[in-house]
Amino acid sequence: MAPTSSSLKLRQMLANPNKIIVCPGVYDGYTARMALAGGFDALYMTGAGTSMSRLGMADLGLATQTEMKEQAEMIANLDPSVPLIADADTGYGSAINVGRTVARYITAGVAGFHLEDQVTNKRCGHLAGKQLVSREEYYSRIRAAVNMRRQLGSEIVIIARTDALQSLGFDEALARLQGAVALGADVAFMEAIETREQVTKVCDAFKGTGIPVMYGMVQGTKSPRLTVQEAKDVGIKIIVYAALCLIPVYVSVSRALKRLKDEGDTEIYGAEISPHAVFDVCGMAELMEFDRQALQGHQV
Ligand SMILES: C[C@](O)(C(=O)O)[C@H](CC(=O)O)C(=O)O
Repeated sequence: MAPTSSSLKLRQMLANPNKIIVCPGVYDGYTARMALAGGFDALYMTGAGTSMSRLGMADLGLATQTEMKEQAEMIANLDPSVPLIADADTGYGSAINVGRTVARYITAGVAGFHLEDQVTNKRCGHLAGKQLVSREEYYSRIRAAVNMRRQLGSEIVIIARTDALQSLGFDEALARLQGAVALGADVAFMEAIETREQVTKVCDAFKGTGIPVMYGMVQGTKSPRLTVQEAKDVGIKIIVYAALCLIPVYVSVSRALKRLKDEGDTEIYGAEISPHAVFDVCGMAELMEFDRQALQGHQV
């Protein structure tokens, strides 16, 4: 029997009324491997993290479609049984570009992605001064995504994201999401929510419609800090902790660098922390076993 595609798996999780899908934000093979080892049943590829890890550049719309797709493909295929939701930003151009982005994400093995209404030269959703495209242009992006999914017979989950809250207010942001789901988007994601009351209002607005709500929790922003249980209680179906790996990497690596610079010495970890341990997280045992079998003439 063919393995269930990751997008179907994500859809099954979405259909489970008792489940909240908890996604740590990962941005490279290393953080993805750590999240997989941690037992998460879905992952999120953060565009901000991808931009910083691949380009060394802040989240200001610099990562290209190809860079994003390549990173998503690598992460999605480390363990294809764990669905990956990947950031698709603005879709990287006009409707035909969005269509191509979706086609490439589908063949990359991405289970779901979000598409937003910022201008192509976008910025992180939690920064001030975001500029938006018109409702109609946003809807053309959503339509392009839905059409390409249909054309390719894919089940990929389309998450409509709006960044309209900051400059156009709650009602316009909600209307944009409602319009996007009417066009065929599967999930509603209001970006950069500022109060718990807004969280409740979005969830209430989609209650009973069959449209799940996604929430983006980024530590250190205005967005209310929700635990998984709090998110579940209010009716959120997918919670993404986009900066979950980014922040601790910054903190601990900076500390180790400072120690070397200031004291000429290294950080001390337990004896069990060695290159061997981190190679293990990255599949060393399976790779060596595969190698051994081939070298010993063992055919599977
Ligand atoms: C969700 C997000 O798009 C991402 O790239 O992870 C970012 C998160 C961040 O900047 O930390 C966002 O725009 O909210």
